[in-house]
Amino acid sequence: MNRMHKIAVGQAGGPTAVINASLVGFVDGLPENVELYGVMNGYQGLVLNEMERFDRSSLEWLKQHRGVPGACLGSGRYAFTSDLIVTAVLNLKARDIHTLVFIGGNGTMAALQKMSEAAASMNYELQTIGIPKTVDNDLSATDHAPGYASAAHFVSMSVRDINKDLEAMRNFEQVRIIETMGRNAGWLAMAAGLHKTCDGDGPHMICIPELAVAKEPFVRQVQNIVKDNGIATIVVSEGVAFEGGSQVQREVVNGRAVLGGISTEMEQLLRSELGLNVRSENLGMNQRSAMWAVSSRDHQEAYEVGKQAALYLEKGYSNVMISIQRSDAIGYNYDLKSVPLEQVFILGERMLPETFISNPADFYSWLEPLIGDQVRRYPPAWKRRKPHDLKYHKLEFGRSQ
Ligand SMILES: Nc1ncnc2c1ncn2[C@@H]1O[C@H](COP(=O)(O)OP(=O)(O)OP(=O)(O)O)[C@@H](O)[C@H]1O
Ligand SMILES: O=P(O)(O)OC[C@H]1O[C@](O)(CO)[C@@H](O)[C@@H]1O
Repeated sequence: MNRMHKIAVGQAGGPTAVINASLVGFVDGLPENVELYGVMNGYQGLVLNEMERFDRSSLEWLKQHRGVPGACLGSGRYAFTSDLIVTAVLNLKARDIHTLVFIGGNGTMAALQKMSEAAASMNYELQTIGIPKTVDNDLSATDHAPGYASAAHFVSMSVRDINKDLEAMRNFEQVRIIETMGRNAGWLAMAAGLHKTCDGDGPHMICIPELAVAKEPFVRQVQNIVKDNGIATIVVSEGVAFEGGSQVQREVVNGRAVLGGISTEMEQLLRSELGLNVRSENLGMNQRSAMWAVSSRDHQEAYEVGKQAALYLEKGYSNVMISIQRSDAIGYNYDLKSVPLEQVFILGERMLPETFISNPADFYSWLEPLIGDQVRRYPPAWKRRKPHDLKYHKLEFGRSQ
């Protein structure tokens, strides 16, 4: 059997602005003699047998999406149960497709691993390869996931500008709370501090899911920040919970919590405790779709990661995910390697490491090269203080600077 012959490729989970670049990289990396099928709407397409064979003109169409956000094959969230996984394997078998490639995050990789196990137990030979993507950057076994840097760029630029707006409105409004995506990990929220020029500059506080927020000290901290600076720009990840409480959920869909609303709870708390004019807002879906905020490096890496998947596929690798491994060499360098899907699954969600939480400057040094040199610097805020000494939320409430 020629395993290269028929290949199915799909995209799953939340889209990113560069997930299509990975798809195009993958397609560009394939040899001529393959039959490529696009799986529609994530794993749902495998179950409902919605797979489209690409011909010359639809491949042309696909390649036009290299710089387009969203997921051109369709993505989405789909309850992919054990029974449906068996159906999916049978549908691949009926088409004699022996290679399955999915672009996605943790959930996508877990599903791919399950597909692989189900196929093995059904004696069906199935080669599986995962291509990483997630704006949350909570995927393990890779330095970062394509999609994150662009979203981080969007968050950092947006927060910088919202803070400028608040500086202008200080005689009217004192506190803004900006909610970011990220699920249970603080990678995106922390990115908000990337362009902070000095301590007086915003964001003045960043709350991440890795550290629960104690209400009383939080209120006092905000009060102190407003006393020092006249305003407080606070960034909160959607996954943050108050101490003793739980994460705020908008709804639960197919057993999966859709987070959101902590910024509104914080707004209500600060309004009632401090009587300040407080506004909360959610950065929303632009975080994962704003093409104008795409990091050119992220875009390029996403493409290369896709291409590498095609290379590994040809070499016969299976049950692996492509991993970006940063090298220690001076400057920004990385290698693209393969890691077992099982390892990705065992390591689980990747939280912000303690070293980055306690040394934000190290985190920003790690992040900066991923964004690239495309940021127009603003002059420092009116109070000149130590650069990058973020007064972010780390249970050090009441510390005044
Ligand atoms: N444990 C699981 N078992 C089987 N299928 C799963 C599992 N987790 C996720 N999936 C499937 O993979 C899809 C993508 O997963 P999920 O929605 O968690 O997004 P993701 O890949 O983690 O990406 P992101 O978090 O960036 O949105 C799901 O819609 C579902 O079809
Ligand atoms: O509401 P949806 O579309 O499921 O997506 C929201 C979730 O997806 C993510 O953006 C990841 O793609 C999370 O940060 C967020 O919780």
